[in-house]
Amino acid sequence: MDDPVLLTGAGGRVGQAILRDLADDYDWRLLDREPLPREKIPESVDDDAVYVADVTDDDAVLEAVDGVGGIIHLAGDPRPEAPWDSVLRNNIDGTHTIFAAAVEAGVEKVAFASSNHAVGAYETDDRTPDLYRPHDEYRLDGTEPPRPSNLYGVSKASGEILGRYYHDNHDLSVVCVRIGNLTRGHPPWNYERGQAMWLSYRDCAHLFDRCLQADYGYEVVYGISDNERKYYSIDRARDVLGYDPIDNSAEFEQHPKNQ
Ligand SMILES: NC(=O)C1=CN([C@@H]2O[C@H](COP(=O)(O)OP(=O)(O)OC[C@H]3O[C@@H](n4cnc5c(N)ncnc54)[C@H](O)[C@@H]3O)[C@@H](O)[C@H]2O)C=CC1
Ligand SMILES: O=C1O[C@H](COP(=O)(O)O)[C@@H](O)[C@H](O)[C@H]1O
Repeated sequence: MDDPVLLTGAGGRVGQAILRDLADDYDWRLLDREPLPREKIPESVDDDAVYVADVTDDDAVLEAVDGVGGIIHLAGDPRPEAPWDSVLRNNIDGTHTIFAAAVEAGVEKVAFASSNHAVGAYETDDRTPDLYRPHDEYRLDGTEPPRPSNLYGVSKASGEILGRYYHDNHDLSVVCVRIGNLTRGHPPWNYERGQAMWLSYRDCAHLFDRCLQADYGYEVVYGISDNERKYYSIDRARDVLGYDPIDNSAEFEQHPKNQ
């Protein structure tokens, strides 16, 4: 994509994973409500491309999206235990502001950071813990309806539905990435669920790169590495986006201290 790309929530974990590998690949605009320390801003990004703004601020968001071709929308409250007033404002209202501004500014595509918690209630007592183990063949593939495990998950499901609306009614290309568990360097230790939905930093950057490069209408995909343990299919991300992950949590199964 030759046009600038807006990255919201740029100072957070997912934003930094993306910038670590793709800093020089796009003409980035970075938005975060917290001022970004110098070390979080790639050298290639000028000061006037960094926006300290809240995603619920219509005017600030319109200014940031003016002239951009794509948006990666990450900003929001990421806590599974976040209270309703926070997810209502930061996640639902903020995501609405982004989609509405994208349409007004003529942006081509938006990649929205959804979450495993939008579908967390599929992990029923009778399915777990087998679900998290390599022999289990149960898969969610993105065609199933949301089944949130908490109010944070409700807010992510709401973002997906907002994306559906803006695609169907305004022809915006939208991909919702149900991100698993992003951790740096290795999967979470002693946490089978986290290992089944691990997303490595480099696979994360590659996946969002594909979200900017590929052609699609409206998609819901899972954002995990190519883990041996998995209950999310990554077939749709492979087929539609050309996602080709490198990592697999099985290669890190044991904490060195337990070996
Ligand atoms: N880290 C993970 O494993 C997963 C993350 N996600 C989603 O990915 C997105 C990013 O998550 P992380 O990077 O882990 O979170 P984070 O908390 O590290 O980063 C979020 C960033 O967004 C900014 N932000 C929050 N509310 C804002 C607002 N109203 N306006 C402007 N900026 C705001 C924060 O200042 C922060 O820099 C979130 O939407 C989260 O729900 C989804 C699934 C898993
Ligand atoms: O959506 C998110 O999911 C990950 C993984 O969930 P967890 O319940 O296994 O921790 C979480 O770490 C992250 O903060 C959240 O935004």
